[in-house]
Amino acid sequence: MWPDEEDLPGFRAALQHWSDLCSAVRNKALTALSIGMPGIDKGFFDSYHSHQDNYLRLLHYPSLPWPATESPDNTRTGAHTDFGTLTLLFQDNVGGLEVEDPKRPGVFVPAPPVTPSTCVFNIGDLLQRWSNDGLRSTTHRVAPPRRSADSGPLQPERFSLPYFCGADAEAIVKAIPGTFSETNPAKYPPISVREYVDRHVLAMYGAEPTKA
Ligand SMILES: O=C(O)CCC(=O)C(=O)O
Ligand SMILES: [Fe+2]
Repeated sequence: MWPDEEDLPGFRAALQHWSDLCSAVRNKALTALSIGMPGIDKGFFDSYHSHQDNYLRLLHYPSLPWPATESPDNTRTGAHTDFGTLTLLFQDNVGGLEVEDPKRPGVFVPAPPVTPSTCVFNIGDLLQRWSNDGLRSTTHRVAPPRRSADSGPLQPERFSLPYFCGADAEAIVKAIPGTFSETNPAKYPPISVREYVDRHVLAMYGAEPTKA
């Protein structure tokens, strides 16, 4: 469903173009990941991503008063992992994105914008399962930006564009050969993408825990 062309001239064409560019990057990333992982051929991930099941989210965090107190609960987006294969995340220059240090649970470090055309490449839950935890689905959140002496009474608005790349719903995700052994067994049972996504969405609405 698109807004009328006369209400937002060029919007649909620009987004379509953007989404095509992201899809091309996603295809290259899947090939690069296949080449980099042990025991699979170059087309491995392509065969689980034939449907282009991706979606682009246009996020706007409005300008609000600064939180009255410093607290980790003051997030603009709470800590979470992305549940697809990978996410390409584009952010403006306001800052606030933070990733959890995998070696220090609960410690978040800033992932500041580098240049306007830089993209943050986030591993998602499915890739973590395929790689048997070799690649970690990054826990991340959006905190209020750093406040300085010349900040006004409001925190600046933030825009970001995450492009979420999912896998084919009927695909079965299990640890790929070469990521497990007798001494390092597969950590997760095989699961279909549909079931994993359904469970995750239910968990988001409070039905049951996220990770199987
Ligand atoms: O706004 C951001 O930079 C992060 C958004 C995000 O993590 C998400 O939508 O999953
Ligand atoms: Fe996210």
